[in-house]
Amino acid sequence: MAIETGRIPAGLRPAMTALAGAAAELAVLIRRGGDLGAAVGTNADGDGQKALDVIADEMFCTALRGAGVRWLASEEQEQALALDPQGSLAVAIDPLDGSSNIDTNVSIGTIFSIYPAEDTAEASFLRPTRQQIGAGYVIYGPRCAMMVSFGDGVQQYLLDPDTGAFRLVDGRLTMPDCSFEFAINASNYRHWSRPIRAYIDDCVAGIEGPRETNFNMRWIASLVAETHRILTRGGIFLYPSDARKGYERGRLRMLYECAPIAFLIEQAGGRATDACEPILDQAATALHQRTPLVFGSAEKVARVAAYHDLPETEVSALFGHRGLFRA
Ligand SMILES: O=P(O)(O)OC[C@H]1O[C@](O)(COP(=O)(O)O)[C@@H](O)[C@@H]1O
Ligand SMILES: [Mg+2]
Ligand SMILES: [Mg+2]
Repeated sequence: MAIETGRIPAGLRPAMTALAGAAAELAVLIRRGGDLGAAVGTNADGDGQKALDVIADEMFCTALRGAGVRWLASEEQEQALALDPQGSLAVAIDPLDGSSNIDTNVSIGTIFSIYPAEDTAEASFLRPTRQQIGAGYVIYGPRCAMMVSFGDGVQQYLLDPDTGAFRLVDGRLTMPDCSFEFAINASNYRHWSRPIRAYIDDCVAGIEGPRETNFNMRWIASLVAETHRILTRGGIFLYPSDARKGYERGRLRMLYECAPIAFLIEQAGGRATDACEPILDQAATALHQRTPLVFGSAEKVARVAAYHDLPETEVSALFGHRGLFRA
């Protein structure tokens, strides 16, 4: 058995065993190395594909056949695949997240989301994301871990290298809410909206700014790795929309990335929004739809939304004069 199944709802065990089995095989492949970061083309949405993106996609797709999955939507496929007409589940997957880190031996991952299957792929996936019945990710890092929720807290599994199976190590993980770390790709500063700039300006201003607190910054460029850090020690992540062409709705995909991460984060006691509204109150209108994403400790995520309600004079003010937000 590729994963300890005692805490997994019975109807999801075949699919979770298939996901865990493919992830364990992928972990071995990643450890072995080779030319996994070679460019091999572009996917349907115009993203560059690396060799490992394609290999991972094939591995999960093969593994999920015969695991009770009726529909499979992958970041790497233009349309959802019909797997098993009798299957009761619909799975959305980012088979390999953080592709830019393959060459550099930095943590990468797999993100997945599970819904009850409906008669069409559209009805199965284009629905309020709060209707997920399972969501999780695998992080291929110094340790290979799976974090998953079935709507009753977050479970953490570790891949045991001796048995090749995921072992439950924490049945109800909660996220610390006192951290002074933020994660954002700061090279896009000039493209951000005023409220996002104002929020980050006030973090960067540290003890001399209106928050009167020093903050630290991290950016790994692997959503799974940022999520894992935030689940482990708190903080906030932002991938906002910005003024670049193609980034009107940020970079990350609602179905394969934002919805499952939002589900996990809420289950761990945090909050996830598109900067203002909860991700889990929204539905994708297309399989590959993107959305801005802000998630982490509840109070920090609420603060980002509050910056969007400030009058223009306040968000434009130099941080020294922005009086509303003391830490
Ligand atoms: O290179 P950028 O713009 O900082 O974007 C980094 C983000 O893009 C991603 O790599 C997108 O995911 P993929 O690698 O699955 O395309 C996220 O993991 C990460 O948070
Ligand atoms: Mg991704
Ligand atoms: Mg990907």
